[in-house]
Amino acid sequence: MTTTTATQQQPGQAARQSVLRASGVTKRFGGLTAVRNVDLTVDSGEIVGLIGPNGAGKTTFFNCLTGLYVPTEGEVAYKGKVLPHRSHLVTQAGIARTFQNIRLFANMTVLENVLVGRHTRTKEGLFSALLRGPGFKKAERSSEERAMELLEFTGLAEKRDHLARNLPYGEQRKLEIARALASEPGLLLLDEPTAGMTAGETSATRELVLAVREKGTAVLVIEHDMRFIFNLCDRVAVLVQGEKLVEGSPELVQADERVVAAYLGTPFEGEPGEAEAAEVREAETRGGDETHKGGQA
Ligand SMILES: Nc1ncnc2c1ncn2[C@@H]1O[C@H](COP(=O)(O)OP(=O)(O)OP(=O)(O)O)[C@@H](O)[C@H]1O
Repeated sequence: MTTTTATQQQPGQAARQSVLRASGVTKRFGGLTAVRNVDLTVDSGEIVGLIGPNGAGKTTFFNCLTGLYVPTEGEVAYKGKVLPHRSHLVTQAGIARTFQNIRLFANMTVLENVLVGRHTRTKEGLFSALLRGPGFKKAERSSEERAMELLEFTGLAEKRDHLARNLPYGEQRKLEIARALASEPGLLLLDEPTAGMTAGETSATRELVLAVREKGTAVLVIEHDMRFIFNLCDRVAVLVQGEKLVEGSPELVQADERVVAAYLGTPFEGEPGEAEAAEVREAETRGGDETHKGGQA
């Protein structure tokens, strides 16, 4: 299948194309259904957020999108083509990702990490890249310029020769993004990119993600930091117990009581009864009177 879907066109904007279309994705682990019948789309130029309480199925869903897991049911298409269940083929097709836990090559330099990220766009394979054979060295020369552009883009150019393990945490996260971008993706998936970051680092990550979008890469991001998500995303989907509960603009999602309940838990079994409400009102009146009396004494 090679169709692409054009969606709403804003005046003065290029027509949006469907980048990602996940349809009816279900993933079961034995008796546990971690993701149930989830549909999700991302269009070109969009930043979409995926949120949900711990254990909601967000990472499992990401793993189904990137070929790490084979969905029990459903399919995932990138730019209209159904993706195979092999992560390197998914990367080759145009989807790159970062992980919840940093997965850099700690003893390689910053530049080398980005060059390894380019292996899907060169004839050389990952092992050749890691072993730094002659083929890799040739590909490396032609890739180095692009890798340096990405280091400039992420603000890491001056650290090109530093070992990845010696970078501060926030810069390691940036390097992961630079490495993911090295495969020239049309869609970047970020799994908790601000976990463990300071407020300053989180704000720099927001700027970086907006710049990624400006460069023409759509973004799907999982994050627990609500402020980050609501300030960044065009659209937010909420997963709860493996199912998509709500999807819409940040304003719509924030205002949805079901989302609040999913995060905070429901305070009462059903609505509070009139007896409980009367008790609260009486206690408030009593408290008010006593404060008033106290003030006169
Ligand atoms: N490989 C696996 N085998 C069995 N169960 C799994 C596996 N991976 C995830 N699960 C279960 O699937 C459910 C969803 O987990 P998942 O990690 O996808 O949630 P999450 O929303 O990403 O959570 P968090 O926000 O805590 O990272 C959980 O109940 C988890 O224990």
